[in-house]
Amino acid sequence: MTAAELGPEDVVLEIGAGIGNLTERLAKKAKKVIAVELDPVLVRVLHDRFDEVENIEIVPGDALKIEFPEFDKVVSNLPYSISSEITFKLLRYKFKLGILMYQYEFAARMVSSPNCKDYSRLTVDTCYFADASILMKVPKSAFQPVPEVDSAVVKLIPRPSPFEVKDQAFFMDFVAAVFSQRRKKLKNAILNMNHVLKISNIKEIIARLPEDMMSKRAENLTPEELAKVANQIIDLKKLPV
Ligand SMILES: C[S@@+](CC[C@H](N)C(=O)[O-])C[C@H]1O[C@@H](n2cnc3c(N)ncnc32)[C@H](O)[C@@H]1O
Repeated sequence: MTAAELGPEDVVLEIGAGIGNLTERLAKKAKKVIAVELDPVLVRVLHDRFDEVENIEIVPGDALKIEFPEFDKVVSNLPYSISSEITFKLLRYKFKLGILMYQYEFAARMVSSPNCKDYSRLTVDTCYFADASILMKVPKSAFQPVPEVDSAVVKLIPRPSPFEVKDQAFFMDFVAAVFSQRRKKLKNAILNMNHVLKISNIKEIIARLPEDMMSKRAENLTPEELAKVANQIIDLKKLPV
């Protein structure tokens, strides 16, 4: 929690407040804590515990479905089943810092590098939206009862993309498509996934893309190189064939 460097101006969002142990510690440092919790039984526990505490707002509901009020920082021991969806939902909001606990394998994929086994669609999408780093690995033995998986605390700092992306929706679809065929050369991955990408003159476009990129696999290309290919496809789609 110290990594969040909370001060009296901070409005903190907590996803999945549970019985409120973290919530209570956050509220001692921050201006306000917005505690979101899905389970109605736990929501009742939170109300019993915090209704007299002025700077805790309890928001019952599914964090994937509700609109979040404005917040500066997000600090959460996330429900792991929604890690991906909730992270990319959060990254659509404007905030300064996230300190988030994930399953270790998920965190490792967020911060990986090209040519590594964990380098994936998640790495590229994360890199597009934020700087991410693992602050510490938390072994399963740190929890009671002992869960099946290790965890990791990740620091997320949202920022503008460090590389140009001409069409965000297409870039995201492109990255998903080529990583679904990560062992294939890029040109084959694009061809195989064109039922998703729906590029009408795909063969002509591939013929015009640089061969050195097309003969590599998605897992060997940096996020910037992948963005460059996606941008070139967007440009070539506009040209008469
Ligand atoms: C890993 S526990 C964290 C509990 C508590 N924050 C702690 O640190 O001990 C995750 C919490 O998220 C809640 N949760 C699960 N799915 C949720 C969702 N979609 N929206 C909001 N809360 C959710 C669960 O009910 C549970 O209380």
